[in-house]
Amino acid sequence: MFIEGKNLVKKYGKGEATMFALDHAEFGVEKGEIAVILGPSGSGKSTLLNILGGLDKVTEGSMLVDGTDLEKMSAKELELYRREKLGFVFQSYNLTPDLTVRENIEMTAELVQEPLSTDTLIEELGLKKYETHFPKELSGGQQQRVAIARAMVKKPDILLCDELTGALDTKSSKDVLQRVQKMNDTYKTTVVIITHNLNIAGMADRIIRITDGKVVSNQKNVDKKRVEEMEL
Ligand SMILES: Nc1ncnc2c1ncn2[C@@H]1O[C@H](COP(=O)(O)OP(=O)(O)OP(=O)(O)O)[C@@H](O)[C@H]1O
Repeated sequence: MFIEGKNLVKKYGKGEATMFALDHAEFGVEKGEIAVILGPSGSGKSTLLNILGGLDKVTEGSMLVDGTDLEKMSAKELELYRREKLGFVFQSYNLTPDLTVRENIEMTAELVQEPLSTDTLIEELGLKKYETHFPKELSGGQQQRVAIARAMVKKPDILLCDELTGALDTKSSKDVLQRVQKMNDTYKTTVVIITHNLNIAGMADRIIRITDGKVVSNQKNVDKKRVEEMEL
């Protein structure tokens, strides 16, 4: 497995007040897959994402990416991992407000040795018309497309998406998910989408369900659909 969570435990508090945000969770994702991690509010999705994203440490267990245990990395190594291997897309876009669409993407391209072409991504994400616009001049769906371009320009091994359509209407959600699917088709990037929206699981190669900090199932999706065919 390219991504492998082994016996992941994340505890808060002590003694009787101990609560397990992750309770011996196990999961795996193969290279090039679109994995959708599904779970209700409070089930541990963000905790899992933060650990895979190198932003948080587990209490016990190991989080392996391409055979390397993130738990054994120094702060410096984790910073490099985040910069070079990961692209993040959040519900709230998090674009830099005083930079144009093009500048938002180019600024991130400068962080890595061999970025993808900004021009190509602007084209692929349907942003040509808006490249000199500022984030506040764009709709939510357009901003999210910029966020995808900005994450992808680093040519990441993993694209991590946290409720990426949480703030969007159905039409924009579909468009944004189609773009993610296209990135996966074109660049073979492993995609991990965290969501409580059951319908998004349709586009997954693998569906991972999490409840009360436990991974209750991790299965290949035998009924995988193109986003075009999905109801959202
Ligand atoms: N810093 C913290 N201190 C104490 N408890 C925490 C902390 N962070 C998370 N938790 C608890 O861990 C559990 C899992 O939280 P987490 O945010 O990972 O869930 P989630 O599935 O992402 O939820 P949501 O969809 O609402 O964001 C929750 O019960 C939460 O209250």
